[in-house]
Amino acid sequence: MQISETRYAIDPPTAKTLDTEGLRKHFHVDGLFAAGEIKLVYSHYDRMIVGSAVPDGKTLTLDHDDATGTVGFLDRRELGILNIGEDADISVQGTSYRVAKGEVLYVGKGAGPVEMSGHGRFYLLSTPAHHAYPTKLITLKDARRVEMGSRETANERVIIQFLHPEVHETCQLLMGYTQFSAGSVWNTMPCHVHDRRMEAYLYYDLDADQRVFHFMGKPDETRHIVMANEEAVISPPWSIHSGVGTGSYTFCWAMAGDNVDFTDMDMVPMEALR
Ligand SMILES: O=C[C@H](O)[C@@H](O)CC(=O)C(=O)O
Ligand SMILES: [Zn+2]
Repeated sequence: MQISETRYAIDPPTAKTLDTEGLRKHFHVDGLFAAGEIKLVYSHYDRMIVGSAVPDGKTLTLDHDDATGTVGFLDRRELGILNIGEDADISVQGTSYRVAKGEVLYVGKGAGPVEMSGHGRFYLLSTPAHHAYPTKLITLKDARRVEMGSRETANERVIIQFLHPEVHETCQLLMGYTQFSAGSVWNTMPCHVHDRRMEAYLYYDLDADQRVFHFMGKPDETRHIVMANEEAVISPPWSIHSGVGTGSYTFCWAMAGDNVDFTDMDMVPMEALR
């Protein structure tokens, strides 16, 4: 068993009654990246599974979990793996891929067991899939880059898109990560919602003594969750998802839902925020 937890979906009226601990129980994910283990959290928001695998010099195999009710984990799912650690190997269907830090391996539906080894720190994202797209290593030069923000508003950053229809087709998983220019600390502000898709963020490359204040909630009912390095947060479709760091960081974003149109967002005017 690798599923350490199941998280059910809740509605905005319930969410707004939660205190800090309640918010964290529903949306904040810690305890990932344990050495020598695969850790998975099954979210009922679009049934996205968020997890990690840290082989710690050995080999870890993702093959079956009772939570999916299928023989093989990928029988009816697709998987995106981002390596945030050292260059390491992943083997799928007899092919071995050398995955460098900052690269993404897409593994298609029905690909069978996934063997991860070496000193990688693998962030795992999996969503239901009903078509088999090819397994592919996506490098930085394959990815799309979208520059956003400015120095003056402390949000100068580049959104690097790996699982995106123009880079590699998937059933519903969209993913990539965002890096900042020195001194910029605000992500996804001005903020947005997209009721058609949920989202999950992993904050990483953050110094151990620094934090990111992650904002969530309906635009007129915001809350915050304090995030440490290598912690993830689930963003319901109706919620904003934006953060500000006390130090520099990178974050991986991933979405699933009704469409794969990255730009299908409803921007929130600043004056609407409460
Ligand atoms: O729907 C898209 C996602 O929220 C992120 O890609 C936003 C992001 O990376 C950013 O603005 O820095
Ligand atoms: Zn978003």
